[in-house]
Amino acid sequence: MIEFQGLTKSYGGFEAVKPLTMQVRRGEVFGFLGPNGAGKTTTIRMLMGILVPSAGRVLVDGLDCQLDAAEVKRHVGYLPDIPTYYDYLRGREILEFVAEMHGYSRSEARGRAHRLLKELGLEEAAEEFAVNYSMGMKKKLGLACALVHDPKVLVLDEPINGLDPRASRDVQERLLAAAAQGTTIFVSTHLLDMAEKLCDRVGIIHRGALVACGSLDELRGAASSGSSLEQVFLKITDEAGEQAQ
Ligand SMILES: Nc1ncnc2c1ncn2[C@@H]1O[C@H](COP(=O)(O)OP(=O)(O)OP(=O)(O)O)[C@@H](O)[C@H]1O
Repeated sequence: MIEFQGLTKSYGGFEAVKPLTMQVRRGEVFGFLGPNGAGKTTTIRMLMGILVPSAGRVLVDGLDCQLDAAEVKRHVGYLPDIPTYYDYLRGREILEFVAEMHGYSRSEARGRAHRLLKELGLEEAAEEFAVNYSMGMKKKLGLACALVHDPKVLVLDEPINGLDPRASRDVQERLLAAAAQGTTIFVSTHLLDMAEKLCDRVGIIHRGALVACGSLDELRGAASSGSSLEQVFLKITDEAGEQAQ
């Protein structure tokens, strides 16, 4: 379970994330939605122990993401918004390296890397240098790195942004497979059709504040809006914008 407890990030007088309190339940796929600049990446970086909160905290299965950052990383797989690699390593080498860092033997790491490269359609690119990968291939390799230690929790920042339809489908299918095995998934996106396809519940963040949280049906009811998540999203973010002015 992921518990946000008044998690806040300020830059000078600007609150990029206003006190955020919510829970992501074990085994659910939770979509963290919001327009550009809403605070999604800032929240995820605090969750991954990369950014220090200005106030509050976030816990993964009771572990504090700042104080127990190393232990949290044992249980969590993370895909950053812009994956970066040692450019002059091959895709396979990067994945094997990450697996070894998680404590697998060289032969286990090789087996895991091989399986994931195949599952994500990167087999043919396995021996290419990551520097030559397209953005979509870098994202898929990043997802493979996030999955390589069979984490209980996946934290994904815009996993299908910039992917072509086939790559996007491959990634979503892999995420559904992880969800079916009971993995908790916290995924940020502004691609609403993906949220509609994958998520059990969503939270909408706008100008740093959580403005809605619930299942898609609950949000549709609360917004007394039409049937698509897009209509709900536009209505809620419009209303929140008007109230803030
Ligand atoms: N280091 C920083 N200093 C000042 N402001 C920052 C800093 N990092 C982020 N911000 C601001 O915080 C806000 C939230 O940014 P964040 O990257 O979390 O948004 P986001 O929801 O992930 O957006 P996008 O969907 O465009 O990636 C933005 O207004 C951004 O300009």
